[in-house]
Amino acid sequence: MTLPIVISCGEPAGIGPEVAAKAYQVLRSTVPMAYVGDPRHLPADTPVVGIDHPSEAANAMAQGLPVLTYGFAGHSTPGHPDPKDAQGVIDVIAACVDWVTQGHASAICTAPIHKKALQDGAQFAYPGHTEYLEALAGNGAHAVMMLASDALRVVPTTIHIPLADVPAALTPAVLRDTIAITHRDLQRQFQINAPRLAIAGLNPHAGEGGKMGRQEVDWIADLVRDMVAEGYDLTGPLPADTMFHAAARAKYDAAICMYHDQALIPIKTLAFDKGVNVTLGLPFIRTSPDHGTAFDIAGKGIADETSMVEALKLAQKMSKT
Ligand SMILES: NC(=O)c1ccc[n+]([C@@H]2O[C@H](COP(=O)([O-])OP(=O)(O)OC[C@H]3O[C@@H](n4cnc5c(N)ncnc54)[C@H](O)[C@@H]3O)[C@@H](O)[C@H]2O)c1
Ligand SMILES: N[C@H](C(=O)O)[C@H](O)COP(=O)(O)O
Repeated sequence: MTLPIVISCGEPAGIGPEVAAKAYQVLRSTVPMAYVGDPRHLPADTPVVGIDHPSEAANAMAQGLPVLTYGFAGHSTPGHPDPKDAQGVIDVIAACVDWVTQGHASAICTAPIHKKALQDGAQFAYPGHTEYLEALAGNGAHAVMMLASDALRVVPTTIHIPLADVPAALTPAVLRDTIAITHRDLQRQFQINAPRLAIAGLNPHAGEGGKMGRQEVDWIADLVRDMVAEGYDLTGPLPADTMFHAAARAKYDAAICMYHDQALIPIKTLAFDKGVNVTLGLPFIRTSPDHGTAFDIAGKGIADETSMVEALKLAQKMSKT
């Protein structure tokens, strides 16, 4: 039996359902999938096949997008989330994790959520999928966010926290774990036998020898040195402003960054249309497009599905390794 990728619907007021429906049209003959959510949220012209279990998805693909129906309580409209839908968005993600951990799906691909809508509507306790999936995985999992494209892979060590909180959250233990998990999962899931990782500094010019910040001289350089001695292929701490041009990118397989925007600005500048968000460190495969809910274009039929297509293709590739 061919296991499908389960697609969590994400925020119904956003472009997630639209890019899922468009991705189905692109991949219908190559990537078995099942959309989990309320079929009311899909574009009206989507060919939908209701199924009761993921095992029915592969055979249904030729007729239409297989849908595991989850009825939503609210009435979101494009660009306008209904707080009554927030709990459904959260529950669908959990249902997808259940399908994949029980062996009924090969991977999860998450359509974008609107974090504030979930926090306002359902007191969602997590700032994003990554942290929620880590909690659902349990067993001390450390979820690591990676955004990947042909041009660049980036890993933010701290994720969805205010910039003012980064220095305290950025500890040697967290950075060590992030490096080790990235190294391991690039080997296991991306077939890179000896991953080369570039470690960014936190401060301008990687601290300029302690004149512009002390984290680099106080502990980041020591940690890098220790891990190199253990066999990791690391360079850094590097000045972040000069580590993303083409010649610099050719020297590493992934950039370990210190905070969210240090990592995500370069990849979304280079490859917004094709970037994929992958969560490393989980006992199951999770990918996602690199864009958000795009309320400004929701319901207009103009959302570009390329990132969703790439996310589904990468999930399929990872599930075959
Ligand atoms: N995986 C996720 O769940 C995820 C990822 C990123 C952002 N978000 C959330 O999405 C919400 C909105 O975030 P944002 O406004 O910063 O970013 P966004 O990606 O939603 O939109 C940024 C800009 O890019 C455009 N855009 C985005 N995706 C597009 C597509 N597929 N085709 C054409 N144009 C597209 C939008 O119209 C907008 O102008 C926030 O709540 C954010 O936290 C969720
Ligand atoms: N930080 C991600 C981005 O900007 O693309 C986005 O918020 C998604 O994060 P989760 O996958 O944790 O929801």
